[in-house]
Amino acid sequence: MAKLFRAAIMGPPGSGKGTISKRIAQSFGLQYLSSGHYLRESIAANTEAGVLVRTYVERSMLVPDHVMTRLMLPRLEHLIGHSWLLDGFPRTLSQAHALNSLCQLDLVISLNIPYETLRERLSDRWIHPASGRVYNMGFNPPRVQGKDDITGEPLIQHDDDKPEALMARLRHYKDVAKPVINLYKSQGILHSFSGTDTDRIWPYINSLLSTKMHMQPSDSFQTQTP
Ligand SMILES: Nc1nc2c(ncn2[C@@H]2O[C@H](COP(=O)(O)OP(=O)(O)O)[C@@H](O)[C@H]2O)c(=O)[nH]1
Ligand SMILES: Nc1ncnc2c1ncn2[C@@H]1O[C@H](COP(=O)(O)OP(=O)(O)O)[C@@H](O)[C@H]1O
Repeated sequence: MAKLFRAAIMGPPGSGKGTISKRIAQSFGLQYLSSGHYLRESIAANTEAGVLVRTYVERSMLVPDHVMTRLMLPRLEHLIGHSWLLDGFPRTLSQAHALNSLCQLDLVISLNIPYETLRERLSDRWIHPASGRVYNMGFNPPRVQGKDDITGEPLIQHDDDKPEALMARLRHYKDVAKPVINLYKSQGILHSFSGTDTDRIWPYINSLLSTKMHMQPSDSFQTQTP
């Protein structure tokens, strides 16, 4: 039986975390957990937490760490015995420490995508809010314009993907992500990928995961670099 495998994917908004995560989950059978998806779910449910979360997400601000850990960690505790991939969490050093107290990640993927590419992609990103399915009018358009492929329901654009919110999000992302990236680098589990096309980056990620997921724990210990 393959060993348990716990991974996270990091990158600025629009870097392709969701797109690549979907491919990883399909190819390697990992459970996929997206912080953005759970946040939007709690907003839609209009719970007390959801009302609070909405005030941050609508202003493109990071949701406070204690709210995030309360949202994400119980879901991970339920997945003991499963391999999983986290998208969008941890995003701050405090979240990374909270995650570390629950389990040790095996691998972190970091996506480095030029700003201009992010801007172009996000201005073309449309979402089916109920399922979280993501479309891009150039890269993966819906079959019928403006409608979700499966349900036929209307697609929407996030307020925080609109140009005025985007610049602030990207700047903030960099500041907050840096110490998290340094932490995982120091643990020897960070793998960075740069480029403008998901389809070009994907084969490298695919091959990295194929190698790592089939290693025995003793192999992975020996190959970690400082
Ligand atoms: N043009 C183009 N669009 C892409 C590419 N990869 C992803 N996208 C689209 O860019 C947008 C952002 O990708 P997404 O996976 O949601 O990024 P995330 O914010 O990091 O999760 C979506 O509309 C994707 O369909 C690519 O290589 N080229
Ligand atoms: N780990 C997190 N910590 C704090 N806020 C978060 C986190 N993950 C998501 N968010 C909030 O949810 C919003 C949408 O996140 P997400 O769907 O991951 O999109 P993106 O990667 O495109 O920013 C973010 O702008 C932020 O407000």
